[in-house]
Amino acid sequence: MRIGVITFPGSLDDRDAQRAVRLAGGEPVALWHGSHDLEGVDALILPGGFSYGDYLRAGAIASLSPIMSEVVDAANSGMPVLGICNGFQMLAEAHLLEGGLIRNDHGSFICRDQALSVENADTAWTSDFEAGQQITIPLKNGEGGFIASDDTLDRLEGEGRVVFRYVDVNPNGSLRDIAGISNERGNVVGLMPHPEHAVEPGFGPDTSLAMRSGVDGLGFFTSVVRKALVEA
Ligand SMILES: NC(=O)CC[C@H](N)C(=O)O
Repeated sequence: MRIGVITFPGSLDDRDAQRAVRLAGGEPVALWHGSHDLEGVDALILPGGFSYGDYLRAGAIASLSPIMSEVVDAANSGMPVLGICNGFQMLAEAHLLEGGLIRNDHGSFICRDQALSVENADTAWTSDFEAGQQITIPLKNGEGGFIASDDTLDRLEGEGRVVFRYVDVNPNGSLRDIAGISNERGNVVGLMPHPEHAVEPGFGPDTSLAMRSGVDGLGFFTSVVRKALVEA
């Protein structure tokens, strides 16, 4: 399976996302934000970082990049798309996901190993997890507070589209402890924490905290690769 990882000016975690794809058995394809060509990939990752220096709002300028018109078409046709942190912010700014991300309620950048519960294991990016499973992966952001209207929050919860919730600590004031959501079809998923930084033993979160030796993030990438194999 070929998974495109889009690099924007200011992306930081594109190489880590490519590495995670490779470790999961996929073939990473480096894509550039200024292109209109998705190069025939089967899935897309919008990585973390500080695109355009977080000017205006994090993800706002990147969401207007040339390649985003192809990303929107691909997402709407059912291609799996994962937005990680800055990528989640871009997907929200592009209206592929509902709600928005605002400055952390405490006003500071935060970096920590974060426990999450996987609330929905039926999405393209979570099918290798069990519903209710707890995982620990790194979190690092300044604008991670998830907001939406009460009606939208009720609908997201009612439709099972809250995919991840923060456990123990709500690190940024996200409403209803929401760490990640999906679109209606479940092919587009965005979350603030970083699965691509927890895919190799010894490099992920403290193993005394993580349930599976610091590799709790690998399941995101194996989920989408395995689904493609099953459907082939
Ligand atoms: N790690 C990231 O992708 C950070 C996203 C964004 N720059 C923020 O600080 O909120």
